[in-house]
Amino acid sequence: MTPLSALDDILGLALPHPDAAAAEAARARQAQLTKPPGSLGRLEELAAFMAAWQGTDRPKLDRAQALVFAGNHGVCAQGVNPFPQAVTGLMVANFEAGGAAINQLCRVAGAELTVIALDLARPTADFTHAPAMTEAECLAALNRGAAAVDPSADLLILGEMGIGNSTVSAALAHAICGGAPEDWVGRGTGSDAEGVARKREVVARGVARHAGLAPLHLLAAIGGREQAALCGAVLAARAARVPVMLDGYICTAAVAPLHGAAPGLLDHCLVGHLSAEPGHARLCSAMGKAPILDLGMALGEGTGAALALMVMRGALECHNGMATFAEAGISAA
Ligand SMILES: Cc1cc2ncn([C@H]3O[C@H](COP(=O)(O)O)[C@@H](O)[C@H]3O)c2cc1C
Ligand SMILES: O=C(O)c1cccnc1
Repeated sequence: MTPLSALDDILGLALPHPDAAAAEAARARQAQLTKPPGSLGRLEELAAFMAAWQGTDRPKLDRAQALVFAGNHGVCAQGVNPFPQAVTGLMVANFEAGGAAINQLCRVAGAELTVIALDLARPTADFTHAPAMTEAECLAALNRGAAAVDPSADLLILGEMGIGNSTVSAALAHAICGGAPEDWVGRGTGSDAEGVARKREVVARGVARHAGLAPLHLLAAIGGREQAALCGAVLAARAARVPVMLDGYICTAAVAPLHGAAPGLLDHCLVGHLSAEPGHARLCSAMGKAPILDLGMALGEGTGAALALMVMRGALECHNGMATFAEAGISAA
């Protein structure tokens, strides 16, 4: 994707649409496979989804790319995060050393992991006092996210790391979807009742400060660099017809500004799992997404998306490898 020079240019991007004929051909194949119709449930829909975006009735998953973006947030000054901000950089080192949950899950799921640390020494501004990023800063991170996408990947797995970003996510979700701060604020990495109350107050104050901005400008005013990079990656994947597996609450909230700007921008995105963070269910239903897994996880890093990749592998192995009734000599009559 050519680098963007203004956030509003996102609205004018000429982006590809799903191939309805390929999806229909994939569904027709599903109907002939040696199983009762519909018995593979969601797996059948996942195969048709991949067919639609890859433009073939035989979608493949030879190459899964996983990108984890990391950023630091000025709103941490409000005492909204149980862990210190330095943990963002320490976890990036842990990702690079192979010691985090996402490393194990990418290995077992067969995804190639790249971690991109975005200016960790320079946190965004505290969004309760000022816009978190200027438009130029937001675009720089967005363009970096876009440039990281391999256009030849068969599926893109997305994740994030950024101490304080459960507060950023709640504020983005609240600003874009409405409701009340308590609908969107949860415990994050383990805030107690007092911490959750403080997060609610911070979210209410921050969102009030930036009220009236259009969704893409809320990304700059409230979001951080990893949120902007995630938006860029989603757009670049769309331009290359690469389907996307989002992770949990933080990832879904990061791309909510794209949904707010034009809901169809996320048609090529699946949500890998339902986070235990309570705002995620509400956010997914507001965005018309049905998470694939529900394992009580609330880690981030792309861990739920990497697990959902294994489900997707199962879906495509069945779709491509099963015999049809005719091939197996079984009469459906
Ligand atoms: C050791 C550790 C590893 C993590 N991996 C992901 N997160 C997750 O927790 C953070 C958001 O929660 P909050 O808003 O409460 O800071 C994000 O970095 C997210 O990816 C982690 C958090 C910690 C502490
Ligand atoms: O669902 C998530 O992405 C999440 C929730 C809490 C903390 N970190 C990540």
